[in-house]
Amino acid sequence: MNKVKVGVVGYGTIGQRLADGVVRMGDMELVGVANRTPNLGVRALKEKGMPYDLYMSDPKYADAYAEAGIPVCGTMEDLAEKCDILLDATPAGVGAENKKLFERMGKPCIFQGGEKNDVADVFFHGYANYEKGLDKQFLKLTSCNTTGLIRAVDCLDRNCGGIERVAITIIRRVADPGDYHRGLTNALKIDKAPSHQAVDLMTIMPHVEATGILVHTPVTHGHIITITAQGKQKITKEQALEAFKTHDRIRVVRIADGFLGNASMFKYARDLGNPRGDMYEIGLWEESIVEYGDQIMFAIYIPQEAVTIPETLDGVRAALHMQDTMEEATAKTNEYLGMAKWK
Ligand SMILES: NC(=O)C1=CN([C@@H]2O[C@H](COP(=O)(O)OP(=O)(O)OC[C@H]3O[C@@H](n4cnc5c(N)ncnc54)[C@H](OP(=O)(O)O)[C@@H]3O)[C@@H](O)[C@H]2O)C=CC1
Ligand SMILES: O=C(OP(=O)(O)O)[C@H](O)COP(=O)(O)O
Repeated sequence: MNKVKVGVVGYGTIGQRLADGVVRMGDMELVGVANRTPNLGVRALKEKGMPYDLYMSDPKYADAYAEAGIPVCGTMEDLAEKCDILLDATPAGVGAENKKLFERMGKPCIFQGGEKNDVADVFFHGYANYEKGLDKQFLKLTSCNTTGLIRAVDCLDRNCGGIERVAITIIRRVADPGDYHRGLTNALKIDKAPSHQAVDLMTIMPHVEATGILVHTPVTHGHIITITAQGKQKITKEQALEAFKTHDRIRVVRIADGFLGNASMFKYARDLGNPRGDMYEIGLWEESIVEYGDQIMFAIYIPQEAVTIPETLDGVRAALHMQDTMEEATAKTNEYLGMAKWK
């Protein structure tokens, strides 16, 4: 079997995890990663013995790489030349610049949530609109919160008779571990409604009306979203729980078992021995599911550093038409990432 050749551009929080994810795909090959400067992630890569080939996006830093003794295989263009598809995980706005090169070279690319929607042909989610991504050159993945949010809402939409309306509240981590650029805020900060995640959900699932409020919190390990959903018909707690439990990318946990909040989720992922304490699944608290009149309400945990990796890999499958359907594509990704509950 010819493996799909994948390159990752931007070796930060998301890029490192995308690279690791690609390596786990039996039908993909990681050609290499491109980064701007020899930052700490790149230095760690060197200390790990360069398991991936490294390329630089800006030759201005060639001396800095040489000084740090970090071997570089060429430019970002050299990397793109060798790849069937690129995964751009650069800071917001940089992807739109990189797109010009990929356009010139005729290479497909998947961008992450920080880019504007118009960077791509399709604003993509592996479950909710996989088929729309088929054969498209440029996909943009949903942001971390939106990825997890849509996983849960799509799960109810498909398995519980359809969803008409959702209202969401997001308690959002303010920065990643190791980030300093957002300051150490001992405060909560509220964004104006509706939050972009609710608007994004409506863009990808136009049959669902959504709105929501977002509050920034000074924690680094995960977001929590509460979701109130109105089905076309009443969804019971039992129906919702059954649907969530059978979803490969939703980990249903119980407060009674010790999953008290975001910190328990992070610690559990570390106890599992998951690299970097990552979790690909969203967490969903069983005891948070509650019926409210005709509506159903529940809370999910978004491990922001890893949650978009599976849906991005679905994006590779869609853009290169590796599988015809969402079911086949997500099953492959889940199997390779060890997320398939049927296994
Ligand atoms: N962090 C998160 O939790 C999530 C982030 N996202 C999205 O993913 C994208 C990436 O975010 P994140 O990983 O956090 O960002 P980071 O800042 O952690 O990493 C960005 C990386 O891109 C590199 N870079 C900068 N400019 C270029 C360039 N021109 N060419 C190649 N590499 C470059 C940076 O290197 P250098 O240090 O040398 O500049 C850095 O290694 C954004 O769109 C973000 O919105 C989506 C879901 C979750
Ligand atoms: O996609 C994310 O969040 P979002 O769904 O709140 O936009 C990631 O957590 C990135 O967030 P950041 O822009 O604070 O690094």
